[in-house]
Amino acid sequence: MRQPLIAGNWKMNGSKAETVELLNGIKAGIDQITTSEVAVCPPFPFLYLAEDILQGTPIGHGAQDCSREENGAFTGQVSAAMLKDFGCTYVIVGHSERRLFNGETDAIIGRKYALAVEHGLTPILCVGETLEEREQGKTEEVVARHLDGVLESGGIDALAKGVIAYEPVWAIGTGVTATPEQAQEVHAFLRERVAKKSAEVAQGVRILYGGSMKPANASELMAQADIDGGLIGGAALKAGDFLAICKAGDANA
Ligand SMILES: O=C[C@H](O)COP(=O)(O)O
Repeated sequence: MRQPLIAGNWKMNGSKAETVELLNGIKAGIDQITTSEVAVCPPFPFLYLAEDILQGTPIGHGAQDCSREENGAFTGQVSAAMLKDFGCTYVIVGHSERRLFNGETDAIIGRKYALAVEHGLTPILCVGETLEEREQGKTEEVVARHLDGVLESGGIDALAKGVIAYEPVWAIGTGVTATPEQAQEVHAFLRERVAKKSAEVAQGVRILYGGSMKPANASELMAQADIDGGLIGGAALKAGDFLAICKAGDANA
């Protein structure tokens, strides 16, 4: 059985004071969560707060990106090793906002993924199609390409050490969620694609859904056979909503 993972991607939100409040709010309710694994990904400057406040709790923390370089003269970048140093267990790679606004290619993302694994972090690889691509019937082609970027650079062994997040771009921050059937179809496709390399890895790898997941729709999404949790944006910024999604994960474990 795959343990549900509920991960909050806080994106570029919150002040220092708001981050402390949110971390404490999630911490205060974590005892109610019985089965799901829970993690939060604050902005880089607040990782030290997560490390400090979440210490001794089962709540993990991670970053939203890492450099594709090991170290050196790369102004403004943050390495996988630095994240490890701040107690991170996870790092998101290949989020569509980075593909779009930072021009990240599958090759760059594959390199980030490999460095994360090398430094003992669990990468959360985001894959997903735009609305235009979906309307052109290219959803499977696009998510396969995103997945293959990692399969080609790190192989199935690297993939086994990460988590996949299916995030249809048209559902991110729009309030338009994929229907459970639409999401399940893509999750099943991704798992089958992994199974072509290794049935065992396909069975074990967690595939999260992300895109306007909230307390009202989390349960029916996570009830799907191949949806193993959520990568939550907006709803992760309110402790009550985030914890409610974690509970929905418990109910569908
Ligand atoms: O990484 C998280 C996703 O981009 C989902 O964001 P959202 O829940 O605000 O739609």
